Amino acid sequence: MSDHVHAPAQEFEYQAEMKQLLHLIVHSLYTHPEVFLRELISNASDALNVVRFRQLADASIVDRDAPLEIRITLNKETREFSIEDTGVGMTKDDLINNIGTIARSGTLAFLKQMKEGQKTLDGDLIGQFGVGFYSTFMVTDEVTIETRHANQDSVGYRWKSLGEGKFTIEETDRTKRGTKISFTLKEDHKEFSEDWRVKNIIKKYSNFVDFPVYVGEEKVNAVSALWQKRRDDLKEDELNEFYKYISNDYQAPLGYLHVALEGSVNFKALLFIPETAPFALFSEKDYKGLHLYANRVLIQDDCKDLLPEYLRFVKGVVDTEDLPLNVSREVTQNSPVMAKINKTLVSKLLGLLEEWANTDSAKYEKFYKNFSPLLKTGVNSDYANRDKLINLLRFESSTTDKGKLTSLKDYVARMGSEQKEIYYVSGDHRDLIERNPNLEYFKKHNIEVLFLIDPIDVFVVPSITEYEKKPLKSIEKADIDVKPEDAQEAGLTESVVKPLLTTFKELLIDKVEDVVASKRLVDSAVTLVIGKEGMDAQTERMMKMFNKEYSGSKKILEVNLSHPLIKNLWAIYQNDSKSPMLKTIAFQLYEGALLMEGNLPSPTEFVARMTEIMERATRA
Ligand SMILES: Nc1ncnc2c1ncn2[C@@H]1O[C@H](COP(=O)(O)OP(=O)(O)OP(=O)(O)O)[C@@H](O)[C@H]1O
Repeated sequence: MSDHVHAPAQEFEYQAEMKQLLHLIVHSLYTHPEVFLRELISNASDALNVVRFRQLADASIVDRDAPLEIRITLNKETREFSIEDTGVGMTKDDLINNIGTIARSGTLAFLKQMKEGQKTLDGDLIGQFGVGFYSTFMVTDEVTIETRHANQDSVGYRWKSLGEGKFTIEETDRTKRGTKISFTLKEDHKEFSEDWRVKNIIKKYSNFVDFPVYVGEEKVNAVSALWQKRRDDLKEDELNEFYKYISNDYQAPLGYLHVALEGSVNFKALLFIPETAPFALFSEKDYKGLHLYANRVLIQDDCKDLLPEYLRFVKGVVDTEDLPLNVSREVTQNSPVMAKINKTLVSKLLGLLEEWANTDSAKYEKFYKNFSPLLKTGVNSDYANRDKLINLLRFESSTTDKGKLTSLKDYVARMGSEQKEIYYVSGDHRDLIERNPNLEYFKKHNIEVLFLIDPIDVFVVPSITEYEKKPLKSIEKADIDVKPEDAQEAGLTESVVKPLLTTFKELLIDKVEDVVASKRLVDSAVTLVIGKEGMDAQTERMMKMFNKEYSGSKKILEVNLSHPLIKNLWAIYQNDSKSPMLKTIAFQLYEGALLMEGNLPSPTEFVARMTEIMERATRA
């Protein structure tokens, strides 16, 4: 082969986006250049995993018996650095398509934003944004990749790039399977040609790579399947480092769970709950599933069938003896083994959260703040665990301090003997809820009301019809169980003022379903409540967000008959039942109530009417 004459190197150009990305990486953003090493080792390890998997079924791959390993060679004098793996290698198409394009959409936009905000991007974030290989250009001006793919009919290639917009590819005589990446370090990064420095970085970032990593002749990493250890033998340091390795997180996890099950299904799992939510917690396509091993061989590095979506923030590995190694994704999806593992993991994870909630509320609140929006979606999707999930819910309430949370269980324990229902009210934030007139009665009578502040709450809580046999009710509904307000005694009675209420109803006929005397108001003159079938104010607002045409359902206007303003209006009515003032005030009260709940579409008429009323009031 060596006398084979190769065609001259072909030149290619990076995509426009890629050029900008490279520029950002090299010139501005990263503060920890050492992560390039982690990225290269991680790519080598991915390539080795692919080979290990293929070896099982395919006897014809190149160098079938070559040891699966990563070798790093350094030269302090010449500042040369190389890393070689016996992984799957790359074809010409791989070189063009995988190196030279941005893996994840949104990466460039994100990095630009960081730059505009004059922020430096901690190197630790690189993994999350998939610019892995290119981090090499932080420490060198020119990179060479020599590679040969594992397919028997493959040929060797050399890829070279100065990282400025172009790369070249040419055929080579390489016969070995795998990939070698080499470059000369820039003068100010020559530290990465020092043995001790490189070894330290590997121990820090890549200790858990599944294949031996050699620097010179010395194997540097631990290569242990941590999840196979007994729980008592697991050390915190190891667990933290392992978590960082599999998750690309830079912080230690908030907690972990080790599961070893023997019986009808055998598996071991090591799962972690992160300390903080990732950048893309809610964007469905970006999340990574668990790593699935069959008998210690990684068969999927992104297995989404092991946990339900509402637990997708959990990171970790599952290793089972009960799946065949050559299992396809379709088979895993429908396998009873997977279903059993899934069920066990969910139950253990919810158990762990329950334990935190009961014994370490600070930890649980930290978890809850970050991940509860996802967890809550489980209430309506995982019926088997619905009760457990409901017990994990937490809310602020009218009796908690701002920012402090309570469970439904504790709420029920505090309920007075006369109280038959659990009350809640929703709103964008606590201050707005505290001003809701519908709360007045409950405050006066010291009846606790849960505050639904997270936007997702209104999709979850109304679906919980009762808890410990106590119905859950929105205080904005017309049919709640309130006693007539004591203060009402001193006011007018409904039968007497009926004609005034009827007049209001006729005036507001297009806007409200009914006008009735209120049993719940203390200080405010009016409030809007929802009929039995209606949605509460927060849900309506969400509906409007999703559907611009949606105009909302009509509400019931409740009037406080002991309020001085209503008494004055009754006097005006008795004097002149056609007084134009009645109409002005009826509209003003109605729109004022809309304003209070954050649902007044336009303030123009409201303000015009207010000016008119003030003008009359100030007339000499
Ligand atoms: N040593 C290698 N052996 C085989 N293929 C490789 C190797 N290094 C890189 N590649 C190929 O190049 C691609 C791009 O690598 P890069 O590090 O830029 O991103 P990534 O690994 O896909 O994403 P991330 O860094 O987020 O894990 C890889 O997905 C892989 O297909």
